[in-house]
Amino acid sequence: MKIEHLGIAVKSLENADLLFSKLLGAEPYKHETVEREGVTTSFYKTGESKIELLEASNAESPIAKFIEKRGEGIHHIALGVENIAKEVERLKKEGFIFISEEPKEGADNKLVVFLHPKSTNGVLVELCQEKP
Ligand SMILES: C[C@@H](C(=O)O)C(=O)SCCNC(=O)CCNC(=O)[C@H](O)C(C)(C)COP(=O)(O)OP(=O)(O)OC[C@H]1O[C@@H](n2cnc3c(N)ncnc32)[C@H](O)[C@@H]1OP(=O)(O)O
Ligand SMILES: [Co+2]
Repeated sequence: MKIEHLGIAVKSLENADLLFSKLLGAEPYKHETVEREGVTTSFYKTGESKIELLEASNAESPIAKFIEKRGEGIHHIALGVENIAKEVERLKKEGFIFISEEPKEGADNKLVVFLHPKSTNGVLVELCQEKP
């Protein structure tokens, strides 16, 4: 598995974009809102992986909750997989807890599921697969 992207929770995507563009010396390659997840995102290429900046798009967003509790910072790590359904089955057998087992549409043309941070050493893990 490779690290497909790192998700970073930010208060203002506009401000964070200015900062990360300077930091990485490159502009984001896309902005995308995923209303079902309550996020507006900005994606940067960083070698083989990506950085996904996440701003809350509504008050109930997981990002709004996260920032309120913990402040801005690394929110999740996304692992790229070939067959998400297979990986869900494999990891369930290994005892991992999924927030929801049904892959849903994420950003950047992906199907995604999340493992609960309680079952992964306090780290929110996303599995993602390129949409067929
Ligand atoms: C678009 C897409 C994509 O890439 O394609 C995305 O990434 S969307 C990214 C946004 N979507 C998501 O994050 C969806 C999956 N996330 C969720 O369903 C939720 O945020 C949960 C992770 C289940 C947390 O929700 P819940 O309502 O339980 O919140 P809560 O504040 O009561 O948190 C329960 C416990 O989990 C911890 N907790 C919450 N968020 C966490 C995170 N990101 N990393 C590590 N721990 C986290 C809290 O501190 C708390 O710990 P204590 O009990 O110790 O205080
Ligand atoms: Co993500």
